[in-house]
Amino acid sequence: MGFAEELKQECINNWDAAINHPFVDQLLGGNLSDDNLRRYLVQDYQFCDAFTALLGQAVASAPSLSSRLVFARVLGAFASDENTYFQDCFNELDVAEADRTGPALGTVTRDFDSLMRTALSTRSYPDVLAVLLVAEWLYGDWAARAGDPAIWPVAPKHSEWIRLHNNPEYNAWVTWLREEFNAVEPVNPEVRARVTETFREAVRLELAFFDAALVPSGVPA
Ligand SMILES: Cc1ncc(CO)c(N)n1
Repeated sequence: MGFAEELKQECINNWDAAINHPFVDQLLGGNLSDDNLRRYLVQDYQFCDAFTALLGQAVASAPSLSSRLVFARVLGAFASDENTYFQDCFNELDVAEADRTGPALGTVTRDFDSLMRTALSTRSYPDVLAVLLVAEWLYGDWAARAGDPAIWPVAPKHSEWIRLHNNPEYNAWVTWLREEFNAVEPVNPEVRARVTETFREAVRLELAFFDAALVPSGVPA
C-alpha cells in the first residue's frame, strides 16, 4: 500500500461519510434543492480562491518541468471550465454580486482556507500535495458513484458538477497526483507527521463542508 492509500485508510470513516453524504446523494439524484446548491456553490467559490493559489504553489514547488506542466494544465482548466460552471450556476440561481465575490464565510470555509494557506506558506511539495490530493481524490470518489452518464441527472447545474469530477482526464489527474504524492513520501518524522495531520484535517473538512451545505445555520447571516 502506498503512502496515499495508507493515509486514506487512517481516516476511512470520514472519507466514506463524505463521499456518501446526503448532499452527494441528492446531487446524484438530481433532487438537490436550489437553496442547498446555491449555499454550497457560494462557499465553494471562495474555497476555489485558496485552491487556485495552491495549484500555483504546486507549479512553483514541483521538482521538474514535467510535473510543473501537469499543474499548469490543471490550473488552465480550472480557470476556464470550472469557473464557467460557477458563473453559469450563479446566473441561473440568481446569486447576488456580493455573494459571488465576497460572501460571509462559513466556519468550515474559513478553516479550509486557513489549512490551504498554511500548506501554501510551507512551500513544501508534500504539504501542498496533501491538500490537493485529498480535495481531488475525494471528489473523484463521490463523482464515481454517478456511474453511467446515461443515468446522470438531466439539469446541467447537477450533471456538470459531476462531469467536472468524473471524466477520463480528471481520473488520470487524480491517479497522477497520488503517484506524485507517494514518490515524495517524507522520511523525516516531523514532516511526515505534519503531512499526515494535514491530510487528515482536509478529509475532516471535506465532510464538514458537505454538512454545512445542508445546514443553513452553518453560514452566518
Ligand atoms: C470543498 C471542495 N473540495 C474539493 C473540491 C474539488 O477540487 C471542491 N471544488 N471543493
